[in-house]
Amino acid sequence: MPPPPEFSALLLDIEGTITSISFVKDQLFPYAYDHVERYLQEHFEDDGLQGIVSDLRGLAKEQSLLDPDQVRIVRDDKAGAIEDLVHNVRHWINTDKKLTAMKALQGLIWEEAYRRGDVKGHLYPDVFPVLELLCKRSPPTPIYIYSSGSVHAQKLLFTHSINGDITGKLSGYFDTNVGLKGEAESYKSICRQIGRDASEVLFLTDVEAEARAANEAGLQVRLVVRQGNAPLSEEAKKDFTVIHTLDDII
Ligand SMILES: CSCCC(=O)C(=O)COP(=O)(O)O
Ligand SMILES: [Mg+2]
Repeated sequence: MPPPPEFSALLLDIEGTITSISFVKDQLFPYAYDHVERYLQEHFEDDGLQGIVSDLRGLAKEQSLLDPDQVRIVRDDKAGAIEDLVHNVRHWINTDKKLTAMKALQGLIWEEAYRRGDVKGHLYPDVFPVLELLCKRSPPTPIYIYSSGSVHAQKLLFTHSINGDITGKLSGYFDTNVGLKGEAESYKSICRQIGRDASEVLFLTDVEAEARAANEAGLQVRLVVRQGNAPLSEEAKKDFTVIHTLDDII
């Protein structure tokens, strides 16, 4: 195993990296799938939701060009709109689409689940101790999150995690409003916003395309392997250092 990297800031993916894919796929996504219709019926007139509904209408038009058999143009009447939105959102959940507006709606739905105690945010056992250690360094190493899940959903996961509220260990959050995770410019923008040279930032992810985009932007990268993750390609294993625990970065 190569020596631990030297970095002044840590950028973390969530699903497949510090949180199990199973938690997202087997708890969060099914919860959103099961509750999306009720949530829309109960909150349709809420200001916050109306903005997301407007974004989902635009998204449906774009996606219907790519996926005409599945994606519906959202009708104007409330009942018709809800029926079409539910159809689209459930299709996008089933196909694991990382669409910003859909992720925003998921975050609103998951908020109820967390607040009711129906779910607790999963973290692998090696994660919290390493976050604590990095925060105790002098100076502390700031820790940021970059996930396809909305910033709202990220904060919910870390506020209601199995280690309790760990948001005090985190310095900032980014979602796909900064850019898609497969694009190098997204990581350059994050480094600008956190005021760090890319070479000082270590990014951990389970996804090869994200690792390549971050590497292209000049960040240090480790590919994380966790039980249940998709297997890495031979190319990825050749091109990147692979770790199995956050203990390997300290
Ligand atoms: C913030 S918990 C929900 C995560 C989510 O919706 C998702 O798609 C995970 O993507 P990531 O970029 O964290 O692998
Ligand atoms: Mg991931």
